[in-house]
Amino acid sequence: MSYDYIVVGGGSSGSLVAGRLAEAGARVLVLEAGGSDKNPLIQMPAGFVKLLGVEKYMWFYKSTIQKQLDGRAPVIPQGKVIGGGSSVNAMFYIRGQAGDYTPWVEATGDSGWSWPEVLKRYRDMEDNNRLQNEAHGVGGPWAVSDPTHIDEVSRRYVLAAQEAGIPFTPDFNSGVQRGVGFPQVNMRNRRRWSAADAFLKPAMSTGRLEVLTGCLAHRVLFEGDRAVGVEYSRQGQVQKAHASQEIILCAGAVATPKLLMLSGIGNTEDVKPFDIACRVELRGVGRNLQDHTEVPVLAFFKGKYGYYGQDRGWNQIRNGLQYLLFKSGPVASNGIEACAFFDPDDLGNEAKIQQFCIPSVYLDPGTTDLKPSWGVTLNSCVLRPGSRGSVKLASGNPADEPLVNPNYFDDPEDLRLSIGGLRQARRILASRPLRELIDREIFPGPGKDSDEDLAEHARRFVKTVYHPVGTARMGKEDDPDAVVDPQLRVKGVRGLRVADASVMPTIISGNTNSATLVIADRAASMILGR
Ligand SMILES: Cc1cc2nc3c(=O)[nH]c(=O)nc-3n(C[C@H](O)[C@H](O)[C@H](O)COP(=O)(O)OP(=O)(O)OC[C@H]3O[C@@H](n4cnc5c(N)ncnc54)[C@H](O)[C@@H]3O)c2cc1C
Repeated sequence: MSYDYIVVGGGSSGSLVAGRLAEAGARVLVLEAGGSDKNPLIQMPAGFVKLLGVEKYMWFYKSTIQKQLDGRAPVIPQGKVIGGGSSVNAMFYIRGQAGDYTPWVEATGDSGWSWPEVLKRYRDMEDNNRLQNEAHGVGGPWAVSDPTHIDEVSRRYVLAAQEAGIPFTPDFNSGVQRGVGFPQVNMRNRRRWSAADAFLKPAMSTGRLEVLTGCLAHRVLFEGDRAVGVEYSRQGQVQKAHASQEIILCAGAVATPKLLMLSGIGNTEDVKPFDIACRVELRGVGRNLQDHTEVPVLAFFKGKYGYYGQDRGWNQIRNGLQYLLFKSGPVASNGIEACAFFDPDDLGNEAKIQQFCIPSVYLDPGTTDLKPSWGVTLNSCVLRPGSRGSVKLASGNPADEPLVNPNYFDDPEDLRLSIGGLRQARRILASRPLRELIDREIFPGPGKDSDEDLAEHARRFVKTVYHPVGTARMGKEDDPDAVVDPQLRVKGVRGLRVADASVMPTIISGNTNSATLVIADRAASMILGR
């Protein structure tokens, strides 16, 4: 088949762009490095937790040594499968705050990124199972539902947070986030609803969409200044595919800048050491990396509350059967059913922290030798981090991972806010509904109360919330740091666009999947001239 468009990356954004273009009559090739999403653990809401350590489904981008973290080098896992992040994520449906989109308008001069405009897209895209009003819609492809199983610990967290001064909210997505509650999730009929389910699979019936898995894109091919194809490898063979209209990069905020640099688009000084001729000097490529970080407070329970041990032995059999027969029970949960948005300096303000309540003791593998038991983890995530990092090439070999430097806590305000989040987490744990269950705090630990103690704890445990963005950011034509123009076209060449999380000038306040889909949706409209 000959193609009008090649979409590189069949993840969240790639699924949407490819699906919409094919539905509109174009012939589209998707090149995805990962494999199929047929594993039942992807469909079952709780299943993704088991996949987070599995190389077949995840990229494990190791960061460079982080000087602010006393030399730690945390890993930033990302999805490597059809559906990308949306096939392995926690399914939180969050849009951010209305004000998050103002810097996007300022960066591009395009009012299409203003809150009222993106709100229309969110609403049109949505199929909400509870809300239908000026902010929410029904009948769209993107399924949104209330959590289908709520654990006793999550319920108590929501009560405890209210006792600690955070009001209940039934909806985090109206543009105002402040509050505690049970966020909606991307599920339909009590199973994951990924971007592939919503946008890619329905378009397969057009016969105009070809999805090739196991294809690692190496670089974009050019004729003169026009992008005409993609070189990729599949089963050890290097191959080429061509498209008559455009190449659209949707490989995510780590791989997209890598592909641009391997294609000779970026800083001369970044590509020259690897014998890559710089075709277009664009100093913003790989810069402006932003990621959400979280810092935990962990406590053990007196009794058997939460999810510890629910995935083993007899519990596993019972929970699995309950899900298979009735689509209920712990397997119907994404494992994080409650969260709070607040400003630790003033609970009356709009949020600067998103706090996740995990009804178990959860730390990245290898962080401690703590013996797991029944307990709770409250993770505080800084919503608008000031730290900026980078993605650079490690070599000219497309199979090598790039050097990812998220620069966590480079901005001291990120550390200060994290400490504020820790203190609020402790207030919530000390409120009656949770206090009744708690045996003892494990980390930061009793007596660790000073700012310096908490800073040390934060540097030791801070981890990614899996939300890298910003490494090929959009901006005005004359902005020397912008990689793509307001139409998301890569500057200095023709026929090449970026339509994934890389183009965000600034990260939104909360989980990034749905904002990425809004970007992809606008990109598809731009490509189709609508
Ligand atoms: C574990 C986890 C939990 C998360 N939880 C949430 C959540 O609860 N809610 C939320 O809103 N967001 C969440 N996110 C973030 C969200 O999923 C991402 O923001 C979103 O998926 C980004 O979309 P994208 O299209 O930019 O990239 P991706 O969805 O990552 O897609 C990129 C695709 O490109 C492929 N690719 C990469 N390199 C190449 C190459 N060279 N050749 C071919 N293909 C390539 C990848 O395999 C991948 O499939 C989470 C992410 C992770 C990883």
